Amino acid sequence: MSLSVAVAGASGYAGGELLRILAAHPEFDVTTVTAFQNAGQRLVDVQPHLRSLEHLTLVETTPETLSGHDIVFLALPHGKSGEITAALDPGTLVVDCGADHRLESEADWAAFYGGDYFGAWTYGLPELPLHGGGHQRDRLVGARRIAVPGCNVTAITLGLAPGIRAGVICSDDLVAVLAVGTSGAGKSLKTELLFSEQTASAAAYAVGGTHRHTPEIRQNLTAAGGVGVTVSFTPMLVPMSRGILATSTAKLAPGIRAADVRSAWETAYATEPFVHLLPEGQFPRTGDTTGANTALVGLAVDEAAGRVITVTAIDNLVKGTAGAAIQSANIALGLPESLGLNLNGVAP
Ligand SMILES: NC(=O)C1=CN([C@@H]2O[C@H](COP(=O)(O)OP(=O)(O)OC[C@H]3O[C@@H](n4cnc5c(N)ncnc54)[C@H](OP(=O)(O)O)[C@@H]3O)[C@@H](O)[C@H]2O)C=CC1
Ligand SMILES: CC(=O)N[C@@H](CCC(=O)OP(=O)(O)O)C(=O)O
Repeated sequence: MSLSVAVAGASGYAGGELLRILAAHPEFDVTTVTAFQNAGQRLVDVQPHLRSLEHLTLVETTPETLSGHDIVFLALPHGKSGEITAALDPGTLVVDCGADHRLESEADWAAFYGGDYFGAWTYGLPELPLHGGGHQRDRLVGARRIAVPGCNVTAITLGLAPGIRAGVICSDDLVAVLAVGTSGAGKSLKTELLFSEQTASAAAYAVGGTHRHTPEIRQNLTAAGGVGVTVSFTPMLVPMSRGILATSTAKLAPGIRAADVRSAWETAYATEPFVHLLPEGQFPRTGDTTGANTALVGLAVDEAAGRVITVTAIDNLVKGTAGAAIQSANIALGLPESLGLNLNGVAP
């Protein structure tokens, strides 16, 4: 089987990472790459690390250029995919890395994004443990429209969801602080992203419940069984190009002893190929996930504070975007879930 693939937003960071992984996927053949300002350029002139795709030229992002493929991956700015996908064949597998189809609540969309609301698609976080049993992967089988999670959301959700599903932590007082790399902001010219501004400095942003990922985290943790989910989430830009390190904490549920906590995460992730609970006393480094589709989770109980602490590391461009997109596409198409995806990262 060789399925034809189009990647929209191929000149950006997420599009580039999709292409790096897709180029080595045994069942997928990238035939179309699209861009906006860079349309007309050779792909390899804009993404010089993608030598194996030097035969491709970037074309405009339109329903016409994206039609006629088995699979379309979209890596466009928020608000740009809704209109385009409405025009694509319902039988085509469309995987959107943007936020346009993530939120089930139109009110949340209006409050945190604004503009036209195009409705929620099947959510592309296969390992999300669901209330009542099973994982989100069960819902992805056969899907033809998939919304890939936000990268910060993936890190926080994977850290907290097992404890919420098992009832060992409370869902009403969740706190997460994240160190995030600059590539999460896209390939854009912003003063705070200049090397001289951020290379020896760290700064919080979207402080005070304003980050647009807040309702998406709430949505996931509610699906895991949380009731009255409240999450305070603060991202911090740090001098690294890739990676997210999320420290997410929750109150121990009443009557739960420290010794009862760990088994919730062990059970949820026991057979996962990409999400790993680290041994007691070990905590992840972002560098150990670079280039890999893995999430590494460390867990501790602070008995004095009555809180559970999880530390989750991902590569924002792999498990946080492109890897999750391709993993979800594999599941939707009935292919082996890990096909074409890296378990190993690069080091140092
Ligand atoms: N970076 C990350 O870590 C993550 C990104 N995502 C999501 O992936 C999507 C892409 O992000 P990212 O790659 O970082 O962003 P980039 O800014 O790096 O890339 C944006 C892409 O979209 C194209 N584009 C820009 N403006 C328009 C427009 N008006 N209409 C159509 N295409 C346009 C650009 O083309 P051109 O270069 O030709 O202008 C480019 O190909 C976003 O929705 C983002 O939220 C999701 C999770 C993590
Ligand atoms: C450093 C930085 O700005 N990071 C971005 C990451 C967002 C992301 O990539 O996810 P989306 O797909 O929802 O945009 C942020 O925190 O907003």
